[in-house]
Formats: sequence, structure tokens, C-alpha cells
Amino acid sequence: MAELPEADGHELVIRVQDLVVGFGDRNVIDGFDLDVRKGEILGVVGPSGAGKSVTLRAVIGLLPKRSGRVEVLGVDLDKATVKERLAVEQRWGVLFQQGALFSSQTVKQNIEMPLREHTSLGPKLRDEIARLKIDLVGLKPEAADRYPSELSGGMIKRAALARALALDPDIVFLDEPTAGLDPIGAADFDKLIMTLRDSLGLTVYMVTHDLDSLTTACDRICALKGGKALAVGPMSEMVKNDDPWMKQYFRGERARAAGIGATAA
Ligand SMILES: Nc1ncnc2c1ncn2[C@@H]1O[C@H](COP(=O)(O)OP(=O)(O)OP(=O)(O)O)[C@@H](O)[C@H]1O
Repeated sequence: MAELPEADGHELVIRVQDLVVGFGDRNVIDGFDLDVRKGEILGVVGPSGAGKSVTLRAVIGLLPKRSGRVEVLGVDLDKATVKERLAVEQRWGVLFQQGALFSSQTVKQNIEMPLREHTSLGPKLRDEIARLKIDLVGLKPEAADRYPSELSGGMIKRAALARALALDPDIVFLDEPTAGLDPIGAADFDKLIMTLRDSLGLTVYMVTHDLDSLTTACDRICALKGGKALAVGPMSEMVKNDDPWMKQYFRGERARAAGIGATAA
């Protein structure tokens, strides 16, 4: 695999430069730059409709970009051959909003799907790997044979995470993983993400609105506004930013309730 680029003494697993993504006559993302460091949990935050999901989708190639450069694991995705691109795609896992499990398949079948698609593993090994992933994300063994409709919201997120981890990825992309979970479920999910990062050495790119996740789980935060990365850094820098949205978000009532505003002084 390609050598990782470096910046500020950190290896970079994702490098986005001057990204432009639009629909019709409007560019939603316009000149977005972001470096994601190996092994970090990076939270992407911003006003509703700012383009957080659009950016995530453009980075993983589900949405076409109008211009710019996206490099993942040292590979420029525009210049890569089909084979190189496939190899990189197999090294990331994605958890979409709502989990996006196939409703007609059990949890185990959902987790086995990427293994069926991308490997030549036989049924016995696929079964073993799926059960390992179920355990890894903290689901009980019985969950394997349940259908998504039989799971709670928190279990769906965990099952979807297990599927995202099926191919032992280096990077996971999470789109609002704690949305719809109660605060305890959300805190448990954050802990799970941190544990997985620590034990598996994952790099995590997480779109979130959740101030608790940003505080407890994220090493750095990227605030996306006006189609650009307005600020990228740790929470201690976010709370000092004087952009009106940043002030309201990081120093407002909800931030104070989450114990964040106190660090702004
Ligand atoms: N396929 C599409 N066609 C046209 N417009 C789109 C499409 N997908 C997204 N958009 C528009 O792009 C903008 C950004 O959407 P996006 O879902 O990325 O926002 P977001 O920052 O993730 O918002 P939220 O926090 O509310 O989830 C929105 O105005 C949305 O309507």
C-alpha cells in the first residue's frame, strides 16, 4: 500500500484539498480542505444543511465532486486504477445514518455481506468472523439471528458498526452515529468507538451534532460552514472561535450544560 503523506509530524490517512461538490447551480461544498491523522477520532460538525453528509459521501466516492483532490491511505482516488481504488475501499467501513441495514437479512447476514462481496472466504469462516464482530461491538450472541426490525435503535447502530468492521478496516466513517440514541446509549456508543480506536488502531471520521461525543470521543473537530472548513482543531480551540455560529454552538446553553463553555475563558 502507498506511503502515507505527513503534515505537522502526523501521518495522514485522509487528505482533502480544495473540494467542490454541488447540485444544479449551487455548490454546497466550495474549497473544503481537511487532513485526517492516523488513529484520531475526528468529529465533523456544522450547521444543519452545511454539507457534512455531502462531504462524507464525496470523500468515499458516493457523490461526484466538481473539483478538488481526495487522497485516502496515500492513494489519490482520481488517479488510482480500478484495482487500487477497490483495495482502498476495502480498507474503510461506513456507518450511514439510520444504520442502513438490509431489513430482509439477519444481523449475521448483514455483517457477512461485505465478506461475500469482497473475499473468497467460505461460509464457515464468514460465520465465525460475523460472530466475532457481533461480540466486538458488544451485542449478545443471540442478536446474530435477529432481523433489524427486532432490534432497538442502539442495537441497530452496533450491528451496522459490526458490518462496517467486517473487513477489518483502517478507517471508519460514521454519519451521526449517536443520533436517535438516548444519552446513556449515546455515551455507551462513544465509549465503544474509543475502545475500538484504541484496540484496533482505527481512524474515525465522524459527522455528529452531539456535543457530548465531541467532548468525550473526538481528538479534533472540523467545523464546516459556508462550504469550507471554518476551523479544525481540538475543543480548546473551538471554544475560542468568534464566528457567530461557533460561539452559539460551543459556548451556548447546550454547550454549557455539557460542561464545555467553562473551558472557553
Ligand atoms: N442528492 C442531492 N441533490 C440535491 N441537493 C442535495 C443532495 N444531497 C444533499 N443536498 C443538499 O446539500 C445540502 C447539504 O446537505 P447535507 O445532508 O450534507 O447537510 P448536513 O450538513 O449533513 O445537514 P444535517 O446536519 O441537517 O444532516 C443541503 O442543502 C441538501 O439539501
